Amino acid sequence: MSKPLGILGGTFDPIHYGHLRPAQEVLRALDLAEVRVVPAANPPHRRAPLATAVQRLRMAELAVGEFPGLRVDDREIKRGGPSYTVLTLASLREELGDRPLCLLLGLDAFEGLESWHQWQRLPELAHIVVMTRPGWSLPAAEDLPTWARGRLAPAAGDLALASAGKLYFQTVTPQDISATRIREAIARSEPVDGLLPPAVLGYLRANRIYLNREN
Ligand SMILES: Nc1ncnc2c1ncn2[C@@H]1O[C@H](COP(=O)(O)OP(=O)(O)OP(=O)(O)O)[C@@H](O)[C@H]1O
Ligand SMILES: O=C(O)c1ccc[n+]([C@@H]2O[C@H](COP(=O)([O-])O)[C@@H](O)[C@H]2O)c1
Repeated sequence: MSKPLGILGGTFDPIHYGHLRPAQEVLRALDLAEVRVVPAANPPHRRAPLATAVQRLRMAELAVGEFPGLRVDDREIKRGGPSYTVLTLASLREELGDRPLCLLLGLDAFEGLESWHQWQRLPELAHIVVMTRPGWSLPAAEDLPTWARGRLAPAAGDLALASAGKLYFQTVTPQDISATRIREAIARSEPVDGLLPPAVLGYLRANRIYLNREN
């Protein structure tokens, strides 16, 4: 079987090192072929982003320049409509055949997974790889819902052996960064250096994004 493909979806309003560094660590730890960074057109379950889809896509493209192995995939923006992950995984699955596919999520996103559109189909289409995030604790196996406990993979190598269906928790170097914090800091003219790639920061400044806005 070929190496698994990773996918990291997000609003990316804006993309930051809390997305990029954990994704790169997972890429290496799980020996993925690459990680597709997929900006959402219209993210479900939250209010509309402040930056436009085109701006968030451009920022993602600028950001991955610093991260070999990460590549931007614009399928959700091209598709339009609500960016349901199940649709994105189904379209990737159609392209990939039985190649392993890993959906990367932070612990916060994993906690809300059972509210996602057709969430039961997600583990049928991909493995689910949960990345640690400061502020959220790793659940003990006995605290996981039954569907999740039954899918737990004890080792990263297990993910390369099947196309989908496993759940894996990957500890990553903590990045205490959120897009909310960046938007708020920019609106208050506070520094955000070191939280996101300089090319993204340059784009935000050039286009005056998040200035004097309700975050
Ligand atoms: N610092 C982080 N560490 C680990 N995972 C993260 C981190 N920030 C975001 N993620 C994960 O990246 C994905 C996309 O996140 P998102 O674009 O919503 O960023 P965010 O910083 O959480 O944004 P916001 O503050 O606007 O809610 C989600 O799966 C989320 O859990
Ligand atoms: O499919 C869904 O119903 C669904 C519900 C909530 C979030 N998601 C996806 O999860 C990813 C992270 O979401 P967010 O809101 O944390 O940026 C992003 O790709 C969203 O499209 C998907």
